[in-house]
Amino acid sequence: MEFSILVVDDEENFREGIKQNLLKKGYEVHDAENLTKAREILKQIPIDIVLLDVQIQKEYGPDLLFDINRLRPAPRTIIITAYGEVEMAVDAMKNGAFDFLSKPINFSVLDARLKKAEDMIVLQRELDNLKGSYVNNLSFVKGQNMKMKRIFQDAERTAMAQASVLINGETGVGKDIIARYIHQVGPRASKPFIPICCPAIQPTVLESELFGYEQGAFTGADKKRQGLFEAADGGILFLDEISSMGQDMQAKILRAIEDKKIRHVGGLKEIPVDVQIIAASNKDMLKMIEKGEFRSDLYYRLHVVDITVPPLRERMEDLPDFIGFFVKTISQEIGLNITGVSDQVVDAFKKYSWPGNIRELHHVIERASIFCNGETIQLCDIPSDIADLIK
Ligand SMILES: Nc1ncnc2c1ncn2[C@@H]1O[C@H](COP(=O)(O)OP(=O)(O)OP(=O)(O)O)[C@@H](O)[C@H]1O
Repeated sequence: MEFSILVVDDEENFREGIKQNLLKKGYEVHDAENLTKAREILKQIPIDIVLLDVQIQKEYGPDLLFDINRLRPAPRTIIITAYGEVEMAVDAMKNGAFDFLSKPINFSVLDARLKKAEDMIVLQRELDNLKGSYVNNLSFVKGQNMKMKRIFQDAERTAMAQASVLINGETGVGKDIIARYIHQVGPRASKPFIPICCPAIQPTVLESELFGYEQGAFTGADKKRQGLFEAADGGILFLDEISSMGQDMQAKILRAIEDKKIRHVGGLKEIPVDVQIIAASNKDMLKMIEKGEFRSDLYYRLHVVDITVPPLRERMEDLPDFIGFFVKTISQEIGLNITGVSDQVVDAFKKYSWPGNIRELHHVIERASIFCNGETIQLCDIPSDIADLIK
């Protein structure tokens, strides 16, 4: 399998040196001298691994993690630090970076880090394939929190009614899991569940992705192609981060939902589609409507059922269940023998506010599992700003 790598660094010699080395090893390599160029590349080209310098002239390299982590699948990022920048690398890893590497680059260390990232990517792909083909085996934590119990009940009713749903909540709270749960427990379970991360698709491409196109509809459309509405026929289309969608597209989606028909880009024929829509957003949609950024007619059309998922800090009673779940699944995934976390780690976790919610907890346990020496994750295995909370 060929991997694509994006090297982001302002030093031309450095980029060129790495590029030549990686090209020889059979990688597809792209490079960017600043974050703007890196963002452009990430929008256009599927990248597996990003090698990201911490300091890119006046820019702070890890700021790019925000964009990287919104992509699906998100590339694995290896932070490159100069002497004395290790703190920044640790900070970047808390924000979702996969690993770090110090300058000057030792190519055999780089090879080892790339190999580790590649193994994780392959594993993730296998997992995603499994999830895709056996959605009915979705495994997750329901927890004890009363609000969450109510949410799962609402999700079951929504699934039976096959109604449109809008799921709100901060990033990483589990909106995607709720959407898959609605699919799993309803009459559409044997039909497709198609997730689309709206901001990850270029606005110009989104329309043809969703509605398909006719041959010759635009430059490059050399064959007629079905869109995701047709692919999801009988099932569910999950529009993740719908708030990022432009007004034009919002109008087109509204029409498709109301008419239950779509038209290919460049086509005249109306094609009937039977699709349940689940949308998710981590923004305050009512504020967006007030500011004229989101159409109220689409909002109310989606809002037949409204599910608001609480942040992890408001459901701390579920922390032990989540820890147990992640320790077990991660140990199985990467073939480790970790059995739990120490009491001190639980205490530190309880004091932390988890701005990245359950996703952040997952990452912290994943990283800690990789670095852990024994069977129990200890304070020294978790990021110091969390560990320091109990000192
Ligand atoms: N109830 C749960 N049980 C197990 N894992 C969960 C649960 N909720 C969330 N997660 C994990 O947390 C991570 C983030 O979840 P998810 O993608 O569903 O969040 P989200 O709210 O859709 O995030 P975003 O707004 O960034 O798209 C995933 O790794 C997911 O597996």
